[in-house]
Amino acid sequence: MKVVNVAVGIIIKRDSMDGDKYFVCRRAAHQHQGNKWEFPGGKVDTGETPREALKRELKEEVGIDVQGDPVLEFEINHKYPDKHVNLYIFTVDAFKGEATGNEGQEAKWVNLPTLSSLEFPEANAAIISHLQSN
Ligand SMILES: Nc1nc2c([nH]c(=O)n2[C@H]2C[C@H](O)[C@@H](COP(=O)(O)OP(=O)(O)OP(=O)(O)O)O2)c(=O)[nH]1
Ligand SMILES: [Mg+2]
Repeated sequence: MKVVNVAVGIIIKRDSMDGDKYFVCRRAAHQHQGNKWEFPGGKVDTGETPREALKRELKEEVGIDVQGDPVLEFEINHKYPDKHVNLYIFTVDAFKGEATGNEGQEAKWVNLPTLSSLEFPEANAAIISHLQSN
């Protein structure tokens, strides 16, 4: 099966008083892994680095301008029955603009306990444990 490379952004609003908040979106029903929550992002185009793809996708999907060079935390290689994905997981805590569901998708800022209660695609389990262990 062909591997699909995907750039994924964990967008964080740092808040030492109230606890950090994470920006999550809901995938459309017709998409792969439809109706599940996700960290915004999308496929890496030919000739693009994962970091470039991240910046492009976060502008398109969420309307933010990523500042500087976001940190690549780790990669997740996961085989769904119908698709093999390689996710490049970045942390994004420096950006300009207000994050919104720029393509009409449901979107919200959530704290870690709420995040943990949402239904994400199977591949995301490692991301959630990573955030919980920090
Ligand atoms: N963006 C994102 N994709 C994820 C996550 N977890 C996960 O398994 N995926 C999978 C679902 C999809 O198979 C793939 C992302 O593809 P996508 O459909 O969002 O790609 P895209 O934004 O470029 O959209 P398009 O080309 O289909 O219009 O990665 C996640 O947290 N965020
Ligand atoms: Mg996408």
